Amino acid sequence: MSQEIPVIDIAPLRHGSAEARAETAAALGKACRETEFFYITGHGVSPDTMTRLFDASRLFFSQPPEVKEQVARSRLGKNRGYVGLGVERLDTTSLPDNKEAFNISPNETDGVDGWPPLPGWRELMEEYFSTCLNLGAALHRGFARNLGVAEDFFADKFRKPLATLRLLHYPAAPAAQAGAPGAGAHTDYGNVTILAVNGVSGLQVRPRGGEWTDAPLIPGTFICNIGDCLMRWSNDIYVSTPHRVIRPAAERYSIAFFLDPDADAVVDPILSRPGDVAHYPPVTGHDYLQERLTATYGHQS
Ligand SMILES: O=C(O)CCC(=O)C(=O)O
Ligand SMILES: [Fe+2]
Repeated sequence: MSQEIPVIDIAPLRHGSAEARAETAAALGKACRETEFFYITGHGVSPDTMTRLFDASRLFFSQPPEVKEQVARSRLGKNRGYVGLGVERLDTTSLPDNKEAFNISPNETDGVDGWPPLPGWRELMEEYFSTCLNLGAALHRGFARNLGVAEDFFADKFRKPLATLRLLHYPAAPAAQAGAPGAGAHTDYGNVTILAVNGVSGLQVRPRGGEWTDAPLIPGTFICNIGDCLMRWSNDIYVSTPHRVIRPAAERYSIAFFLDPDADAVVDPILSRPGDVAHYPPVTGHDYLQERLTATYGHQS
């Protein structure tokens, strides 16, 4: 990409003065308009927490198939549960993805218990889910300021958001070997994604009109990107960027948090400049996400 992916300290958006928040919002807005991906520091999540999360993720994926199948997405319904190797195909023009995943969507429970039988596992994931919700809210205060609306514009649209915490496991596969990608090229559906990667790189991003470029790992940061829903909400001022995971030479784990708005929130393009015309009609968070999930899983549901 023509510009390096910036690193932004978001601590001011969590608890800074109005002045510091404005400065951070400007840096964030610049990243959303230009590089489309950014790393965050100042997120307040300790390395120890991340180690515990990745240990828990490894423990889950190392369970026998019958344990994972007990909590399969196809059994639980909605966007929750275990998705096996080769089930998803993020790039419909390519082979299915060489990855397995576990989706946690606490706001879509239906009262059905969809947790693996691992002591303390659920509590750890729920705590991290709530941490990510807070980080997402802080980022949205920055987006709102930068898009010229009140800082709390998004607050009542993210009361019970359709957010998903997703554990991912990519088995090792020699990069030279022809075949399935780790994760095929795609853009994310929601507003923003907060991604943690455990030591093995492989993520590549392609800014519109540019080349595929490695997104290096920077210890202690999360990598964030804008999803299609915020692109739509910002009336294309912010851009969602295609990305993919190449076949990792070593076993790879990542944890992605996808933040979508409330089911009944109305995503109506923000017109921040005089004379702007909406590029999209309003849509509810539910209808929008459903449309995108059907496109990914349509052949199976
Ligand atoms: O595992 C990663 O690094 C990225 C995964 C991803 O882009 C996704 O699941 O949407
Ligand atoms: Fe993605």
